[in-house]
Amino acid sequence: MTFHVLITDPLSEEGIQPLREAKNIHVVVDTELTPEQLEEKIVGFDALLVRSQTQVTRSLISKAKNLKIIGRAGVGVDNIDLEAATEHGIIVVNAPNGNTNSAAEHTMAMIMALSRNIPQAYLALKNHEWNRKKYVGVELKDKTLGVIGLGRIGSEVAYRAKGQRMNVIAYDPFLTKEKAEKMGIGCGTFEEVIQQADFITVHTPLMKETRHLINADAFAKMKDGVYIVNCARGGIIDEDALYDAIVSGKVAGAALDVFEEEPFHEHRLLELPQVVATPHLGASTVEAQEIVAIDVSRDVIRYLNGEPVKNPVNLPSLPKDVLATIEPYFHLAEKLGAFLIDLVKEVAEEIHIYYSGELYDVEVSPLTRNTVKGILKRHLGSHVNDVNALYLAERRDITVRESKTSSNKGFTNLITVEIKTKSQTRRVSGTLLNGLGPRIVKVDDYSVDVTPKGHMVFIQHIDMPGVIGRMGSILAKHDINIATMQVDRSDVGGSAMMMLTIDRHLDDAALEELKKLQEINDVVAIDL
Ligand SMILES: NC(=O)c1ccc[n+]([C@@H]2O[C@H](COP(=O)([O-])OP(=O)(O)OC[C@H]3O[C@@H](n4cnc5c(N)ncnc54)[C@H](O)[C@@H]3O)[C@@H](O)[C@H]2O)c1
Ligand SMILES: O=C(O)CC[C@@H](O)C(=O)O
Repeated sequence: MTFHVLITDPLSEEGIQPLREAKNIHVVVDTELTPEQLEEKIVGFDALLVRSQTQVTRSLISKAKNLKIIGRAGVGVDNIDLEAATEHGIIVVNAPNGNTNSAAEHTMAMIMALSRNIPQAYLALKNHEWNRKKYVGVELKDKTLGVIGLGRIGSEVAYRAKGQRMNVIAYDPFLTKEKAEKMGIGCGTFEEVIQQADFITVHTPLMKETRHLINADAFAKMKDGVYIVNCARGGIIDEDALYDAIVSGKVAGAALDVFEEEPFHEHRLLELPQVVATPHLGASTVEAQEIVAIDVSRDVIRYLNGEPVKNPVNLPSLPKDVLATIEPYFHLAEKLGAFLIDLVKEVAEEIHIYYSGELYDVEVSPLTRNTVKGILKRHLGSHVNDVNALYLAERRDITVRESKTSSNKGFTNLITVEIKTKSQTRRVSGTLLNGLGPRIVKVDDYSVDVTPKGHMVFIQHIDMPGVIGRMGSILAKHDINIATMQVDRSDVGGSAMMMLTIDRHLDDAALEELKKLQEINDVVAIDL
């Protein structure tokens, strides 16, 4: 099968080599599409790769019938409608580490350009104006830099600013005193940081909570003559409020790499001589562009080939060692879900998954998603995947619970899935046998040992002589060959079960005939 990948923003040619070299991937690069043209074109593609320019809207996603993955060559995913992607079962991956250095270096370059009026003085010189008096700057040494958002880039900026002998103080909801001390910087509340800083640089994502974080109120609390830097996202700073604060003299200058609307040809902030600006160049280095394109290309290849990705945005990412522990259980988890929903033959109202043994101590949410996927696929079809399984369950008011239990019933690992429907509660347990693969080991209270694969029949009957023979004759009459068979019972003459694996699907005629046997209480055909 060949997967089709569309690239709509300029990506490093070296960076997309892994995609070009992949045998089952066909790459199309088209960076000139209008939104309307993209909505038409997207239908035939399995993957879409973008930087920050392409707007991946809900409308585009709804047209992307074959789309499985959106790759963002960079950090910010504010140009992608994540909610719509998740609802449609499309995974979004980004490249969070590749451009950290470049963005931090660009921020420092902007701070220095701002403090020494370099762009303005250069422009004057180009216009034959030699004016030393007009472009007197300020030193950075001993000034206080306020960093709002001390993540990857904010931290790198803080370290570099210390190299300029600045005092650094930061605000980040996750910043502890201990971490700040370790980094040799101060920390404070948002208000404390903006009140004390001579330069303020923002490095948060753009989200509901950070939109216009730096607004008229915030400017009012700042020192007179403060300098403002934004190399994160337009919209974190309220541009109208910034304009007013510069005109009033409250703000001495601003360095901006990002804007509320991009791209643009004219901007009133750029008419102010105190503003220096670049057109979203923070990540635009040869090195960063190559790394982010490689990272995202590799994740696209992994995903299209059914392997776990490294940098999912709408799924939690897991450390390598955890992934290595749980990956072998993905298949078992999905099959247990599928087996059990076939068994209950009703819509699930509650799903409870118990993990024990070696799964007791690890993050198991991907297994939970796989189990729920196995269950929901039976009712909702193949568009259910690990990205949207939990979302779809929630939308249908299906409660999904996950428990760790130390009772492993003698197995080195055990997953038990329990489903409650309107009329019943049923359970199935499975394990991964060293070297032998997945096994179902318990159905309700009965012990079994069966590979969760192919066609099966689960029969509940009364324990009495002759049932097995009569059942066998009916299957033989319908030309259905039994591959394996197991029986278990609660007590002699009590309730019992048979678990068969057969060579083809148990058709309705055979099923109905089996049900007519007096000793048989229930027959279920299961196809995994
Ligand atoms: N200009 C560019 O070309 C360019 C390049 C790369 C990244 N970026 C942007 O830079 C920003 C930072 O990227 P990163 O890789 O450092 O991200 P990150 O996720 O590592 O760091 C973001 C930090 O912001 C903090 N934060 C969230 N809400 C906050 C709030 N209300 N107040 C204070 N802190 C808050 C988070 O706790 C986190 O530590 C993003 O907006 C990203 O899109 C821009
Ligand atoms: O694509 C770009 O160059 C911008 C990248 C940057 O804004 C990011 O968030 O990673």
